[in-house]
Amino acid sequence: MAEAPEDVHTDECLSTYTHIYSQDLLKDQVAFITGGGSGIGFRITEVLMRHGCDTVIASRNLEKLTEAAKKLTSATGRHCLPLQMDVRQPDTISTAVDEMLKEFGRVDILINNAAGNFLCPAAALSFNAFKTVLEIDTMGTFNTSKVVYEKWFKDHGGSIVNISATLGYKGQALQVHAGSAKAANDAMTRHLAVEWGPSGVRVNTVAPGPISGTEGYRRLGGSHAESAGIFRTIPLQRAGNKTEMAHTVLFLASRAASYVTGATVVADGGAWLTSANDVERLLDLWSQEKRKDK
Ligand SMILES: CC/C=C\C/C=C\C/C=C\C/C=C\C/C=C\C/C=C\C=C\C(=O)SCCNC(=O)CCNC(=O)[C@H](O)C(C)(C)COP(=O)(O)OP(=O)(O)OC[C@H]1O[C@@H](n2cnc3c(N)ncnc32)[C@H](O)[C@@H]1OP(=O)(O)O
Ligand SMILES: NC(=O)C1=CN([C@@H]2O[C@H](COP(=O)(O)OP(=O)(O)OC[C@H]3O[C@@H](n4cnc5c(N)ncnc54)[C@H](OP(=O)(O)O)[C@@H]3O)[C@@H](O)[C@H]2O)C=CC1
Repeated sequence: MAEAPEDVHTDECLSTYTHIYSQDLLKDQVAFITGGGSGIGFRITEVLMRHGCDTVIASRNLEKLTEAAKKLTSATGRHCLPLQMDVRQPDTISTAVDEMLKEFGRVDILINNAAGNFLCPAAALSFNAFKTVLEIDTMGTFNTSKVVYEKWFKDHGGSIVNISATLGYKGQALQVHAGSAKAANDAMTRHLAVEWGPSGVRVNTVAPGPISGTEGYRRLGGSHAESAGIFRTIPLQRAGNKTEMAHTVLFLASRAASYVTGATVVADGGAWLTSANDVERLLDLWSQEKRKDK
């Protein structure tokens, strides 16, 4: 089995961290990470800061962000600014980006990580539920990219990394909303790479498979999948961890990927190549969980 780097299954900073890139890779740069207060976004923020970067973490829950920013600043010695923002509301994004530029005077990297998801069969999904996920995942990515582009990247260049998912690559039960939203984001990555390349903006995507120790993993039945042995069908035979995602994002965000744009880097242990996608079993598990909730 391929070896995984150290990780912890909470939103605490890593107790020890071994650099696998130069510690100065992002020296004196500034990164804006949506959903940076928890899960994969938290670890991306930590790893970027450990490579010399100051950060802004932005999402709806300011209390959670403030707590996260304290931990990140204390663990890395770099500055992390928490800002409240809803990716569905462009005016809140605009205010947050203005605050960031006032505080740091620049932005070099945008990570579009915020998303919403849950398991639900298409037939049980309300029209509003489908719309909500598209508004957060797809429109939220566009809204944030456009505001940052207009306010800074258009004149100074920059690097955008979107967080997608491989769950839609073969089609997956209970995931029509998220699979559709993330597929649109993969396409958006290519379109924006073409339009904004002449301004010195690179746009890329990391597409994770199941990543343990996050709210998304819990909501999507990650521990059920573990105990049911579903991850044995993944070529690397395990779920990924948050540090592995952060290292993939760091590569794309940094000058190490200076000639890479419009790319989607799949970081899923090969999961989508072999996904068994046992529809009846997933529907059955979903119904059992629903009965438990009642
Ligand atoms: C149980 C186990 C069964 C099977 C599993 C077995 C095996 C699985 C195998 C492998 C999977 C293993 C691991 C996972 C692998 C990959 C994961 C891939 C992608 C992961 C993506 C993410 O993780 S995204 C991040 C997850 N985090 C969050 O979602 C946090 C943020 N979320 C939210 O804010 C909310 O949940 C929200 C998205 C609903 C938005 O909130 P809000 O704006 O307040 O919206 P609401 O007003 O609450 O709702 C809007 C409409 O949506 C309907 N809704 C809400 N929740 C559900 C639900 N759970 N099911 C169905 N519908 C829902 C709600 O009713 C509203 O619609 P109306 O019509 O009623 O208005
Ligand atoms: N975990 C996994 O197995 C996988 C995850 N992914 C992707 O990785 C990314 C991170 O997911 P993960 O860490 O698991 O989940 P989390 O739930 O921990 O992260 C989601 C983040 O998005 C923020 N967010 C949600 N809605 C909004 C909004 N409207 N405006 C601003 N911020 C918002 C949340 O903060 P707040 O509540 O404060 O707004 C939260 O910090 C997502 O893009 C997800 O789709 C992809 C494949 C697999």
